[in-house]
Amino acid sequence: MRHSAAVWDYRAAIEHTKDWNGMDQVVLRNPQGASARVSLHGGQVFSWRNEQGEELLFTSSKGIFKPPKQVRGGIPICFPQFGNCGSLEQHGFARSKVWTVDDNPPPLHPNDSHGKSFIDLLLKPSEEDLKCWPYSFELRLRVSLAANGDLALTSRVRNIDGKPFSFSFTYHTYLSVSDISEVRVEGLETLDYLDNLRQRERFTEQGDALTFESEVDRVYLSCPNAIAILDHGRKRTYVIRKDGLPDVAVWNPWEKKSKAMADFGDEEYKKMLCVDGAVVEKPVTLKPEQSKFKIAINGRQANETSSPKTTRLQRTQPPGKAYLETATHKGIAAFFIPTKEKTVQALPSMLMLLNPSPCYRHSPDDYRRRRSDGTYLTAKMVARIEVRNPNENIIYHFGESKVETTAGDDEVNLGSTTLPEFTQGKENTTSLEIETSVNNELIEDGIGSKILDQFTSKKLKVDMDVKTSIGIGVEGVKTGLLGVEVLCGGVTLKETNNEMPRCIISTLKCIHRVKWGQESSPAE
Ligand SMILES: O=P(O)(O)OC[C@H]1O[C@H](O)[C@H](O)[C@@H](O)[C@@H]1O
Repeated sequence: MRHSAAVWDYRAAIEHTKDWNGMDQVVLRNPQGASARVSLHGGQVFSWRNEQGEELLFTSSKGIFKPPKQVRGGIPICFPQFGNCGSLEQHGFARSKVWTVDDNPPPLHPNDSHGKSFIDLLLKPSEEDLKCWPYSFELRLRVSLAANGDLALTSRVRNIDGKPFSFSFTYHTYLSVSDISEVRVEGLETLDYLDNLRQRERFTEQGDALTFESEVDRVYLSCPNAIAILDHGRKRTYVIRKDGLPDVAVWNPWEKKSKAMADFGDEEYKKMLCVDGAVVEKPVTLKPEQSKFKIAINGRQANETSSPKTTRLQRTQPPGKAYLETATHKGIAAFFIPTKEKTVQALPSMLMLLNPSPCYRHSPDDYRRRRSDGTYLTAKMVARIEVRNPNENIIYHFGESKVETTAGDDEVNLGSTTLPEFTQGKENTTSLEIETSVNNELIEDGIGSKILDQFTSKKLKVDMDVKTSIGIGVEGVKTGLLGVEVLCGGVTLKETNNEMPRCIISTLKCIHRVKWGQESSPAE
C-alpha cells in the first residue's frame, strides 16, 4: 500500500529485525515502498530496493553471511585502510566488526534527516583492534532513505586519541547491473588513475567514458562530485554524488578472478560493478577532531516521471531501429547512440556543459531599482555551453535554439534569446556564450525583495531552458530532427563557485525515425 509522504511516520518506518544468523539488522522504508536494509555486521547496507521492489545493489549468490566474514555485495565500509596498502587486513577491519545502534549521535545537518527514514550506527575499536591499529576513534554512519527513494550514507570519523592518525576510506558500492558489457561510467574521462592491476602505476583515462571488456581495478583521482553509471540494458542510470571523497575506485573482477573467489559465482561479474566514493591516494590525517564523508545515490528508470531536477535515461524509439537516448547528470547532458545496431559506435556523441556563473555582473543596487510605481528588475545572465562531439563518424545538426532564463522559485524572467542553427563536425568542440537580460522589468515588490535577499546571500538559483532540435548524420545519411529540451539550473550562486548546474534533457517530439543505411521515413 502506498502512503502520502505528508502523513508518513518516518520513525515508525524503521524496523529492527534479525537475519537468519541472529545478527541485528535495520530496515528503512519510504512512503512509496522503497526500502534499504542495513546489517550491524560491518554497518553494511546489503539491500536497496526502489518502489517497484527492484534490487539496486548486487549481492553474491554465494555470499557468506556469517561474522567475521562479510557478505560480498551491498556497500561495505572500508576503514581505516582501502586495499592492501597498509599494515592491516584487506580493506581494514570496520567491515567485519559488529557495530551498535547510536541512539544519541551528534547532530547532522537537517537535510540529512528531514523527510527521511534513517538509522545511526557507531563503531568503536575493541581491545583487539587497538593492538593492530593503536588509535582510539569513533566511526559513525548514518544511512538514510529519502521520500524519492534516494539512498545516502554519511560517515563521521572522530579522533579521540591524543595523537593524530591517518586513514583511507571507501564506500565499496556493489551496483546491480543488467550486463556489464551494457554499462558505461561517465565523469571519469580525462582523469588520472592508479591501476591496481599494474602495481598502482599512474595512467590517464583516454576514453570518452569507461566501458568494460576485461578486469578493471582502478582508483581515479581528484574526480568530480557526481559520477553517472548508465546501464543501457536495464535503462537505468545511477548517479553517485559524493562529498569529502576526492577519489573513485572502480572494480569488476571479470571471468578469471571471479572463478578464483570462493564467495562469488563464476558468471556473477556480469551482474555487478563496484563504483566507490573514496579517499585513497592522499589518506586523511586527522588530529583530535572529526572528518565527514558522504555519498548519495539514486537509480532512475528511463521512463520515470520524477522531479525534473533528477537524472533520466530515455529511449525514444523501439529496439531494432536507430534511436537517440539522452542521459544527464550534474553539469553534463549527453546524447548517445546505443551499440545495438553495430554500424555505429557507442560513444558520447555530444556533451553540453553549462556554467551560468557569474550570473550577474552588476551590484544588487545596480540591478534592482525601486521606483515610486513599483519594483523594477534590471539583470543580466551569462552562460557558457560547450558542445563536444568526440565521434569520428557522426555529425550533429542543431536547429535554431530558443533560450529562456529565470531566477528563483518564483521563476522571475531574466530574458530570452535565440541561437542560430549550426552543425557540429566530427571530433569537434563548439563554445557558445549565451547572454540574456531584462531591463527595468516590473515585478511584484515581495518578489523583488526576495530576489535581492537571495542574491545578496548568494542563495539565488538561476535556471535556463533551451529548446532545440538535433539530427544525426552518418556516412551521408541524415536523420530527421528530434525536438529536445534541456533544462539547467538548480544550483545557487554560491554553489556555482565549485559546482556545475544540474541539467536534464527531455525529448519533445520525434519527427523521423531511420534504420541505419536506409532512407529516413516519417514517424508514425
Ligand atoms: O575481495 P575483497 O577484499 O572484498 O576486495 C574486492 C576488491 O576491492 C577493491 O575494488 C580492490 O581494489 C580490489 O583489488 C579487490 O579485489
